Amino acid sequence: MRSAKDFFAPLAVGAPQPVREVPARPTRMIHFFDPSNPKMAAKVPDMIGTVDVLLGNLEDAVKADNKLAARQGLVDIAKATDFGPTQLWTRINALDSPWVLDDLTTLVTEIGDKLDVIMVPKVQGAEDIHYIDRLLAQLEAKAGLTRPILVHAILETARGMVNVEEICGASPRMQGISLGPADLAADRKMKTTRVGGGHPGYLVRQDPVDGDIQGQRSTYQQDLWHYTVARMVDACAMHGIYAYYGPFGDIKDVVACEDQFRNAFLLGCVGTWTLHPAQIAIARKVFSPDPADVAHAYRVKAAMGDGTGAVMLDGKMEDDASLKQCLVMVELAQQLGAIDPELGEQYEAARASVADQEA
Ligand SMILES: CC(=O)SCCNC(=O)CCNC(=O)[C@H](O)C(C)(C)COP(=O)(O)OP(=O)(O)OC[C@H]1O[C@@H](n2cnc3c(N)ncnc32)[C@H](O)[C@@H]1OP(=O)(O)O
Ligand SMILES: O=CC(=O)O
Ligand SMILES: [Mg+2]
Repeated sequence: MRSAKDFFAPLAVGAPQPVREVPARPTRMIHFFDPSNPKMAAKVPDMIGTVDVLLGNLEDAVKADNKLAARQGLVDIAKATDFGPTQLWTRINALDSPWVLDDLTTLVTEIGDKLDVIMVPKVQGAEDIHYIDRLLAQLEAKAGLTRPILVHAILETARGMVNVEEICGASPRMQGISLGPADLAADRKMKTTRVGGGHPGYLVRQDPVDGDIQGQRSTYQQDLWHYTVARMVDACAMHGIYAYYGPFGDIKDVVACEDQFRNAFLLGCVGTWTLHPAQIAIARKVFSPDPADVAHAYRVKAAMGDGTGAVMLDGKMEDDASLKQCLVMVELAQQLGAIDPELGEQYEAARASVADQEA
């Protein structure tokens, strides 16, 4: 572990100054595409402005024979495209794979000025982030970059899970963490074969009525990912970085997808992965606060005056702590309103309606 005074020092001569705070840019949906797939790649220009993040995926889901084509495809797309308000991320191959070194050297030196964040799969501990951190600093210096590339880890091994706090705090480059439920399930030897989402077998059952064990008893399906997401959110919040749900593989089940995304949003995640165009609108809906909730947050803010003490609003107690909850909502609405004109109008209407009532 570096000492506190060295933590923000560049790790290579000529590398850019590390950031002290992760930029608060909306990242509701990290949209995956395979740069070696011509149909998907052709859609990238039209997706700019419709998603917060476009991620050129080089790892799992890209066939081994296409790894080099995917890397080169991403370079070509990045060079030819103005991404405007949309961030460009990539997911590199795993650190023990034969491709990762060339992924990093090629991408940083060729398109490092376009890349906002590098997603690193199967991170096991702080040592993986330290390796990436130093290598990126060397490559940034070589490429003459003036802005550091940030790092995002996927939480998808049991060891990574146990080390999640140290991973989050391993470098000022750490932007956030995503849940990787497929690899994590395999690594933990969980007995689900689904990519994220629930399982009908994971449930609690109502007590027997009149001792009749075989009688009619309601069951309630539980969230397999609750513990993992909650722990990830705490680790991220502790280190001032962002938490994300990952993939939801049942593309056709848009209803359960929305539920899984909302659970993550309510627990503190700021976004999710979208694997298919059908999931983009769901992520936008779920990870943008409801204007009614934003209006309520503005009402509490107005009612709380200087922010201290307790008041009654609609029969409910509000105080310093509930005001802080409301400020989370207001701040998010302001950030999203600034990049999404339609939402901006709805949130402004929410704010104005409260201001009118107060006047
Ligand atoms: C566990 C993990 O690691 S998850 C992360 C890794 N996985 C991924 O990145 C998967 C990304 N997504 C995909 O590969 C694809 O969406 C699949 C394989 C799931 C489904 O693909 P398809 O069978 O082509 O789906 P479908 O026929 O519904 O596609 C409709 C259109 O959307 C396009 N499309 C599908 N996925 C995407 C995408 N992620 N981005 C842009 N366009 C897409 C298709 O090319 C197709 O285009 P067309 O109308 O011009 O023919
Ligand atoms: O990479 C994602 C996962 O779920 O595995
Ligand atoms: Mg994975």
